[in-house]
Amino acid sequence: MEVDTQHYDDIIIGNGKAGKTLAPALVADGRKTALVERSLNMIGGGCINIACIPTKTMVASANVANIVRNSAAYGVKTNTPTVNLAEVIQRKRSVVQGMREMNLHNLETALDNNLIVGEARFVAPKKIAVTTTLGNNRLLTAERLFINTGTRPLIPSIPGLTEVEFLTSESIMELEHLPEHLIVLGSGYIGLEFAQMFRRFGSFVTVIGQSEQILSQQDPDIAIALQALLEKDGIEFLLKAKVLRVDRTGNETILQIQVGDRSLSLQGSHLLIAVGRAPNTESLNLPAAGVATDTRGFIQVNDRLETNVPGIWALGDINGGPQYTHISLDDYRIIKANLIDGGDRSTGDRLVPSCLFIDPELAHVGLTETEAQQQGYAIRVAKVDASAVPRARTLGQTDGLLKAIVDADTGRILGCSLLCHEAGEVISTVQMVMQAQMPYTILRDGILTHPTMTEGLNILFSKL
Ligand SMILES: Cc1cc2nc3c(=O)[nH]c(=O)nc-3n(C[C@H](O)[C@H](O)[C@H](O)COP(=O)(O)OP(=O)(O)OC[C@H]3O[C@@H](n4cnc5c(N)ncnc54)[C@H](O)[C@@H]3O)c2cc1C
Ligand SMILES: NC(=O)c1ccc[n+]([C@@H]2O[C@H](COP(=O)([O-])OP(=O)(O)OC[C@H]3O[C@@H](n4cnc5c(N)ncnc54)[C@H](O)[C@@H]3O)[C@@H](O)[C@H]2O)c1
Repeated sequence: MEVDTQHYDDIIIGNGKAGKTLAPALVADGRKTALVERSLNMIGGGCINIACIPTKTMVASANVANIVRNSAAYGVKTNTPTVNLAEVIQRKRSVVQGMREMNLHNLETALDNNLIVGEARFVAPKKIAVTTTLGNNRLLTAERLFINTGTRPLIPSIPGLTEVEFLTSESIMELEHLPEHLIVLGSGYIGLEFAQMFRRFGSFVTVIGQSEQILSQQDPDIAIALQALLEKDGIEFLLKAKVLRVDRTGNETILQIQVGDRSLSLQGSHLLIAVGRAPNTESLNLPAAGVATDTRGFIQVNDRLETNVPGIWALGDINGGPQYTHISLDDYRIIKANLIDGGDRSTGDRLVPSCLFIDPELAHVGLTETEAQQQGYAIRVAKVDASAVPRARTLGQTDGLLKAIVDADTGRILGCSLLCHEAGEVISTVQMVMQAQMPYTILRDGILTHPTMTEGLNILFSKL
């Protein structure tokens, strides 16, 4: 059957943070814009539906369980907490649903019936076919296209894995019964957040990592401090480990593992796979558009987020950059600056902050000590235990380490890692000083409220 082709000025594929923010901005700029999102359950994108927001909602429940469990240390007597995972999941669903409805309202208001729910695939460089969730086939063309299709869990090829049931970051947030023993494959962001969350819910947890240390991009001293506090929570680690085979017998998943020259077998009730993300490019049929990808399948872009095809941009995780919602948002800002505001922005001037939402948090901005050395800087390093911060003592949150790397020649801060209570908030203060290109002495000598965690920056920078 002949399908009519509709023409737009701009089409956005995928409503990640970048896409859903860009759509109203393009409309406001007078462009006839369509946004194509493949699932009604993903309105608002991965962050609010299956990633940041649901995980942090569940982390909040886990931390409540932990506070109640340890309340006696604060002079408050309670009974041992009972975690009802079904109710934790229900709370998460309700937070997600509220945010999804708000996003749907915002997009429908901005786009009217040009919010199209269906999977998009290229049929030519500036032409896409969409099979809508209502079963209609549509052909759309546009002068400019913006790809913001995100990622999905990467499933490693381990013998036996596809024959057993395993969990991903998505399915683990739908469990209604607590795993007795959760095995987590992967000691990065996703693995560690779920490991501590489920340990605090009451599961026995083992984390398997292939590298020598957890969070391989961090300095070893930070990774060691982080591992020590997670071990204090009762989490077990197997590092430098290679999973050779996975089997399922009865209610147990059995992993054959090589650790150094030792072979061992590990049994658990559930297995979570958290070894990175794969790009959502296959369904897009990129060869029809001639858009180039790298060896991992991520779309190649220059520092202005332009693909090799003029008039096609890639934003968010799909372009192979740092995988954070705030980076996807900044990708939107770059497009807005360059295409709407007549500016000239690139990814070159970025400082990338991040926060691992375990308790206490691990926040980072700029270079690690290892990276600063590799880049040839003459550096000075400040370090202090979290217990040196008065606020940490009042809260009974004394585990952790604060570390800063400063350029010895200019006094500018090159990077900072904070493993302490509220680190995700405190790091923004460091980031602002870095962005303003001020010397570290601003944080050493500035008057900061006592007793706050931010005051810890006075203490940290006075170590230099
Ligand atoms: C468990 C987890 C926790 C995380 N926690 C954090 C955190 O705390 N902080 C943080 O900053 N980052 C976090 N991240 C990373 C963060 O979620 C991503 O970096 C962020 O969502 C960026 O998404 P995006 O803009 O690339 O697109 P996404 O949000 O992934 O959206 C892509 C959209 O495209 C749609 N789509 C895909 N293919 C097609 C197609 N062919 N046609 C139409 N639509 C399509 C998808 O359905 C989806 O809605 C977390 C990630 C995970 C997995
Ligand atoms: N708080 C946050 O901001 C947050 C939270 C979750 C996810 N994220 C984002 O999502 C991304 C993906 O998270 P992730 O944890 O899946 O990836 P990751 O890259 O953070 O960690 C994956 C880990 O798995 C290990 N690994 C890979 N293959 C393995 C194997 N076969 N066996 C054992 N270990 C293996 C890697 O060495 C690595 O340490 C993160 O990099 C981050 O950008 C952010």
